[in-house]
Amino acid sequence: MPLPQVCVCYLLREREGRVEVLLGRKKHGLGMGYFVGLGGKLEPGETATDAAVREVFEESGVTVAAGDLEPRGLLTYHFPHREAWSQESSVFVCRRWEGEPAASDELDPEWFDVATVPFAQMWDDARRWLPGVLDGGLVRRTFVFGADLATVVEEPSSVA
Ligand SMILES: CNc1ncnc2c1ncn2[C@@H]1O[C@H](COP(=O)(O)OP(=O)(O)OP(=O)(O)O)[C@@H](O)[C@H]1O
Repeated sequence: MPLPQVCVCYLLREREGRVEVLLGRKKHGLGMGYFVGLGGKLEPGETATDAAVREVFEESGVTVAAGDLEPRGLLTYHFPHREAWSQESSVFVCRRWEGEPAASDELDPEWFDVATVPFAQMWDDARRWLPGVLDGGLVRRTFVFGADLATVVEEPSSVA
């Protein structure tokens, strides 16, 4: 069975020579309370890029062009103790958009200096790969979460 497909997009801007990333504390659903990038599930027939364009707009009111989304890789999340949460996430970064991020039903967007991303308040996997992506890198990693549904207990190296 293929895993459910989701997407995440990190908007990046420059302020006084420093790079900032847009995150927001998720208001409900999977990962409620964590700071996350903009994103969500792919709808039937959508590509990950289509879904990222749509989710960025739905969650922040910002319009991005598909061509301005930089594909940065794929993350696989396994939850052996809650199979319904297992999913695969396409990762994008975007530096150009139209409009100003605004609060939505999903999250209240907030800019963070890339040097002070609030990893302690994010999914446990994020600190392991997000710095590299924010620094311009690509990612292809798999994370297995434990019985607490919050802690990464294993990272199979064969697919890292
Ligand atoms: C387990 N470790 C994780 N680490 C970092 N980010 C994670 C994550 N697990 C899920 N995500 C992100 O969460 C969104 C999907 O969440 P999911 O509940 O499926 O979608 P969301 O509630 O937004 O759905 P809608 O499509 O709006 O209904 C999507 O951006 C995805 O990248």
